[in-house]
Amino acid sequence: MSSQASAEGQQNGQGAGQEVTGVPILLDGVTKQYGSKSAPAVDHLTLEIPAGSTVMFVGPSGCGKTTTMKMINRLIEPTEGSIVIDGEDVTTMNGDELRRRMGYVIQAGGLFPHMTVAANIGMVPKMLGWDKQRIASRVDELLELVSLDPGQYRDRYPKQLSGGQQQRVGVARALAADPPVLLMDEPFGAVDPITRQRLQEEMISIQQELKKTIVIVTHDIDEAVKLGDWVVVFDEGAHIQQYDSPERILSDPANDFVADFVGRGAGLKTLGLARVHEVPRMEAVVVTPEQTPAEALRQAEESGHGHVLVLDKQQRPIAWPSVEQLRRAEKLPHIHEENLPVVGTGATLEDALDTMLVSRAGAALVVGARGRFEGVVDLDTVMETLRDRRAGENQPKAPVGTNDEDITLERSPETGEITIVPSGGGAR
Ligand SMILES: Nc1ncnc2c1ncn2[C@@H]1O[C@H](COP(=O)(O)OP(=O)(O)OP(=O)(O)O)[C@@H](O)[C@H]1O
Repeated sequence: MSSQASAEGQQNGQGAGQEVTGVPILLDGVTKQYGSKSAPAVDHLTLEIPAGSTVMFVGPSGCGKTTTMKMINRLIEPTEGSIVIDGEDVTTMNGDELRRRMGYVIQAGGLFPHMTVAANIGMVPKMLGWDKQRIASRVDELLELVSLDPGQYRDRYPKQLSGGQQQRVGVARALAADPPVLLMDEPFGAVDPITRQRLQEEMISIQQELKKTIVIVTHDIDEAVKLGDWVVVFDEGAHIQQYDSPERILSDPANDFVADFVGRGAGLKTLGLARVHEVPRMEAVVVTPEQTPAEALRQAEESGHGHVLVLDKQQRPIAWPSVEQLRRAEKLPHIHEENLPVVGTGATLEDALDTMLVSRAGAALVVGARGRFEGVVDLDTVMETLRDRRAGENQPKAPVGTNDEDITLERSPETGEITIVPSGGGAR
């Protein structure tokens, strides 16, 4: 495991260029012992959670994920160690006050059944003494953020909502007072796989906009690598097995425990992390439907291409005939062909590969806004992009994470970077 601190987590391209509204969190040598005889549920954990990043806690049942998370908002009090939020030790601060500064989302939203959606969302702002008008407009703003029509949903009760809608309201409620930190415990655990996927996508786009510091507990490694800037894989006692980027967790597991936890198909999961816009695009031989097949053939031969791309006036692909097809054709197609191997720039490489494998050309046409053609990607360029990502040379260093008792942390006054100093002295 890398032992040095990094700046903000910026994996997954999440929120590049957005202002970070989250704050850094540091668990400094934190232990939780439930009974005097039992082994600690969390054993001397030191963990840096960079501002504005999404950090995923994964690990087997009972390894201490929830205990660790609940110590951050002090729903559970640590037996030892301290919790530092935005440079302030909150270990002895009033717990209720602390929790008002943090959003907290649990499975199925954890909504109060006897309160309307608006009352649920407005609860913390009301406690903070906001006036009615301000609360009402905040409720509507948040319902829109989580894709629920305020007019339709604000006066409903939780039982009048689907599981996914309840979950959305839970997220809206957690964000109500605009806290810099959001803690989520298995937030998408109680919904069907399709709703789960939709909520995950929504969470990614909300985070792109807000750049909070988010900690999510999950059982699901796929969810962890999809949503996380950083992933902590815990074993019993909240012992960190690896704290790293999703790419490195998948492509370079620190040990057999992590490799087993990631399971088979790690390479395929990496495909789901990268997006088509990251892959360099190649040009195509472009023709219009008004040209003759002979002209198109000549253009293809001159540039040594095996296919030509017929585009309409809006630059949208109509057809992608091969040279052999052109030789037999009497004229070029005017009607948009169905089943063209087209992918959007935001599609994952998994989708792109899927498209390419069924395409006659062994490549895919990339389209941007309004279906405009932007270039061609093929297997070689996709593989190259994957190799670059796996090499990970341009990726930031992982944040600090250790269960080693014999360390102290030093924060650089200039950069805020945290460095581990072993008891022997000297940064490592
Ligand atoms: N209130 C409690 N009293 C005693 N032991 C507890 C308590 N809460 C949790 N534990 C124990 O602490 C350990 C860690 O539990 P925790 O709930 O943090 O794990 P987890 O990783 O979140 O598990 P899961 O994925 O099953 O929710 C477990 O062995 C659990 O039995």
